[in-house]
Amino acid sequence: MTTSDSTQRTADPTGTDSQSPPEQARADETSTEVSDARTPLLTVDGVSRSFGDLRVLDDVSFVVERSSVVALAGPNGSGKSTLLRIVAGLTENGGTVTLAASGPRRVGYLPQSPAFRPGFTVDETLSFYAALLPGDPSVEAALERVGLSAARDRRVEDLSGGMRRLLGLAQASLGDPALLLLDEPTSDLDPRMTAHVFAVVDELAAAGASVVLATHDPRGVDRSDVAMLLADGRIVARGPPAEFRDGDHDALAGLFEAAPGGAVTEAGVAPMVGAAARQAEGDEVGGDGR
Ligand SMILES: Nc1ncnc2c1ncn2[C@@H]1O[C@H](COP(=O)(O)OP(=O)(O)OP(=O)(O)O)[C@@H](O)[C@H]1O
Repeated sequence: MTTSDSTQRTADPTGTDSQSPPEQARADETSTEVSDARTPLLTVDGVSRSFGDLRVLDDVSFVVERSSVVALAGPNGSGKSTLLRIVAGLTENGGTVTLAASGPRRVGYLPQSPAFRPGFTVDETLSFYAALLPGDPSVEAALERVGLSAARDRRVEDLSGGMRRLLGLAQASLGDPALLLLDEPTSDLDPRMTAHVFAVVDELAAAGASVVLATHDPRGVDRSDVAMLLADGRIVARGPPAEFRDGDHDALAGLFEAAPGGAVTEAGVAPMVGAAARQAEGDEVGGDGR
């Protein structure tokens, strides 16, 4: 039977990017359980978000098909992280986000700067989180998947930046979620590890997951099924990467070129002073922010 429902996202009381188990657990909880192989896995409809007088997302709509990899590119400050946090249910928006997924875990989220509880080892971190998830997901498999098995007894505060990112990826993929939201998963990683992470992304998609990948890495865009460019608060270009390769342009450069004139040469910043700054602060603790 086809069912459909929409989840209006609620305010993020923390305003942080930490990947504490409760925050990640909230990402799991926010999805609406709908399952039909013919419907897109994810439908984002009319999503808007402002911080004070800065309109970061303006009526953004797109779908993500099942078992597909979507690369989300865009200039610094264009709102990629904000959009992923909205889809994960971690911050409010003025539209609807519908996830047509069933199964024990529906959303896994890797923040741009994953943070973990100090004092825990890698193994303890994942085991603690696995215990919160249904279905007893394998910590061993998650460690092996990202290549962190040898570091399992190291404390999280002793990990390198790249290793922390891999641990975040292991945590996000624990329990094989239907949708993975990965915010720049390869920044801080050496070329070999970058290739490994993209191979993990391919593996997850081949196993049936969909992955939305915010990235500045041309290789991430190249291997996606669909590339999207976010600029000026909107999706300004979208299509298979091959559509954007042209002459010397790789798909990422071509995607930026495809944006309407001048839209992508500025970082997404706007002066926020006085009342606007205070309003932005208020948004994070419960203002409507739409
Ligand atoms: N909590 C907040 N309060 C005020 N402004 C914010 C907040 N979070 C994000 N912004 C602003 O929203 C805009 C979009 O930020 P976001 O982090 O989503 O961009 P991004 O595309 O992920 O950038 P980058 O590629 O540099 O990581 C930026 O101008 C940023 O300063």
